[in-house]
Amino acid sequence: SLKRCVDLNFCPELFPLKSMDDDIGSLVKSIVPPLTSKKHKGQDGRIGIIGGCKDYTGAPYFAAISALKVGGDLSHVFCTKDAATVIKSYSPELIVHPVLDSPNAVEEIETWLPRLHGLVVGPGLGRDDFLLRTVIERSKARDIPIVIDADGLWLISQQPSVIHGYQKAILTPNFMEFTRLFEALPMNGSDHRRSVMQLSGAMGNLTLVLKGEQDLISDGNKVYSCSVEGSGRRCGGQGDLLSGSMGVMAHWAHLRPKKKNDSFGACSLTRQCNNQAFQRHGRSTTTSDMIQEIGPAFRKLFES
Ligand SMILES: NC(=O)C1=CN([C@@H]2O[C@H](COP(=O)(O)OP(=O)(O)OC[C@H]3O[C@@H](n4cnc5c(N)ncnc54)[C@H](O)[C@@H]3O)[C@@H](O)[C@H]2O)[C@@H](O)CC1
Ligand SMILES: Nc1ncnc2c1ncn2[C@@H]1O[C@H](COP(=O)(O)OP(=O)(O)OP(=O)(O)O)[C@@H](O)[C@H]1O
Ligand SMILES: [Mg+2]
Repeated sequence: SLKRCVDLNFCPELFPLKSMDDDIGSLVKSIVPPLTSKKHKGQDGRIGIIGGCKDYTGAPYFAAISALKVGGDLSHVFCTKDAATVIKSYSPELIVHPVLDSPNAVEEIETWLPRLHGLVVGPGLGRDDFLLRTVIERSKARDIPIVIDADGLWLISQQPSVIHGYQKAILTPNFMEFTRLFEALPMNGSDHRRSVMQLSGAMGNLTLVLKGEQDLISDGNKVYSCSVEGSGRRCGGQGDLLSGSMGVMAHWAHLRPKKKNDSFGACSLTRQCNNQAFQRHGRSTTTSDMIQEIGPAFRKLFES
């Protein structure tokens, strides 16, 4: 169960293992907004995904549709012109803005920023550093939670100062992306747990999630691990499901001050989706199969 699998292994003297185990499920549950008839469209999350180019249309689609399936109300994708029609044709649920290769890209995105509750920067984005840096700076100025993944992390490894100390940032590197970040800062270490904590600390205590056999999550003071059982199937796109879900859950968490449990929610959910999809599809499991499991996995983890 979630309670058994999300644990704290690094500083047990600071946080007794058992009590933390017992807390996680209920902490995540406590940020999930209730479904009531009093709400208007948009309240449970308007999320922007910055990414999508000629080569990569799947990644932003996976992130954006996952944000909706987790419970966000509106998903906006900001991508290049030639990616836009492709992404729209995957799903009528997504609002797609073909702006990234326009000369006014930053202004076009900025028009939407006041209406967005969370941003996911990077899935399928490519590596335009000016655009990325400016969008991140403008989002920080508006205090919007930002999940930085994939190509967004490439920028951060070039210019860590862009995000340094921003408490509403969550970085979700895979192992290679983590290594690039770690090498960009003058540090050394071989123990993953310690490295994750060190890197988070060096970046001003923002939230860092190293994905892998166990997901390691740190705010620079402690390291938590999420090892909800997934499967041996490692198809591309699972990280995009995670970052899209994280975008919505970060918004939910920031509505409730002091509850920084957004990362656990998205990590456990992604792994649970992987587990359930694998039970149905085995070796042929793809990220689309995992997306179909978001509803049942969410219910099992956070609504039962
Ligand atoms: N369908 C799609 O459109 C997809 C597009 N993607 C996009 O593709 C672009 C490049 O992403 P990449 O993830 O390939 O990033 P990189 O180009 O930095 O490559 C990372 C490499 O590291 C390897 N790797 C990952 N974990 C490792 C580990 N634990 N040990 C050793 N090697 C490991 C991977 O096989 C990959 O080749 C991004 O824009 C990303 O969003 C991916 O999200 C996958 C799906
Ligand atoms: N060895 C593993 N065992 C179990 N789960 C794993 C393993 N490696 C990664 N995962 C899970 O898969 C999800 C995506 O992590 P991964 O490292 O594949 O990201 P990624 O490389 O960014 O993916 P993407 O292809 O979307 O870019 C995370 O939820 C992580 O917990
Ligand atoms: Mg990735």
